[in-house]
Amino acid sequence: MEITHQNKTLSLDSPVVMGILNVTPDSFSDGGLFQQQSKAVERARQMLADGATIIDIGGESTRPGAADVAEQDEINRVVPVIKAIRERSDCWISIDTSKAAVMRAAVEAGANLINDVRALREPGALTAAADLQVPVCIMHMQGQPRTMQAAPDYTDVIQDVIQFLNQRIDACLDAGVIRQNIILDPGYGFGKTLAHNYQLLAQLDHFHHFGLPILAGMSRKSMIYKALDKTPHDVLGGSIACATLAAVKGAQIIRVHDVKETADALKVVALTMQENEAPGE
Ligand SMILES: Nc1nc2[nH]c(SCC(=O)O)nc2c(=O)[nH]1
Repeated sequence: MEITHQNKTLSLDSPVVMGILNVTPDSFSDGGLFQQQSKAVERARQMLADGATIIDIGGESTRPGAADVAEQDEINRVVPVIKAIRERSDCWISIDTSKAAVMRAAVEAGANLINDVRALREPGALTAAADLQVPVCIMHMQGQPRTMQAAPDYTDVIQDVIQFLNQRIDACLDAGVIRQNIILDPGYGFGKTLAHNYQLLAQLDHFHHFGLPILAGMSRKSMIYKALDKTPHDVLGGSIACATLAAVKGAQIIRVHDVKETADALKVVALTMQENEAPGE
């Protein structure tokens, strides 16, 4: 399995690491916009050195309870960082946004993957993804970040998420997004209880029938720190366990904060999985 953009092709035959690069004001402890941008470029460089294949740049926090960010503010945060990284590396850069204008500005600046936690449901997003012809990750979310954790409720979380992704795939195809550009994501922590999150991890293999790459993002999320009764900054072990489990269950892209440790874990997973007996051997 692979994704392509213009002359770049990324093989997904082994799981790859997507490094998280938040460029929201609360991401870096201090300093003005320029200092934040230079810190962001340095962090991207470090994540690439540590084994990240994709750098996921986000200018809007989508944590539970997060406030909305104005479109131009989001563009002003992410575009300079994308340009600076692109000047230094031909790595894969994804833009973590739901806004069509931010998608367009980011790809124009050098991003080559759209990562949309709202699965292209915002105005103009489907058209933008079709026009830009870049791979796009569509993720399941129940509700909106501000309220999604109030009372998550499903008939059957696995089937409900699968049905949602089916509907969004159809919407993408109808809008002119080509199927081989679609990546799926169950959306851990986005309108799910602890049990829902672990059902989606335990039964992640149910998502392979689409024949599309799966992206999994559990790094430092409440499904880990609440289960372990720790803080988000103290769950490296739990995050590595979730990344490893997702990769063993076939997720091709693992979105994390702790790149070096995850890259090592995924190398071990890849070595193990290549020794799997082919069916019938
Ligand atoms: N595709 C994808 N994009 C994401 N962006 C965030 S932001 C919240 C956080 O990192 O805690 N989570 C995810 C995720 O799970 N999947």
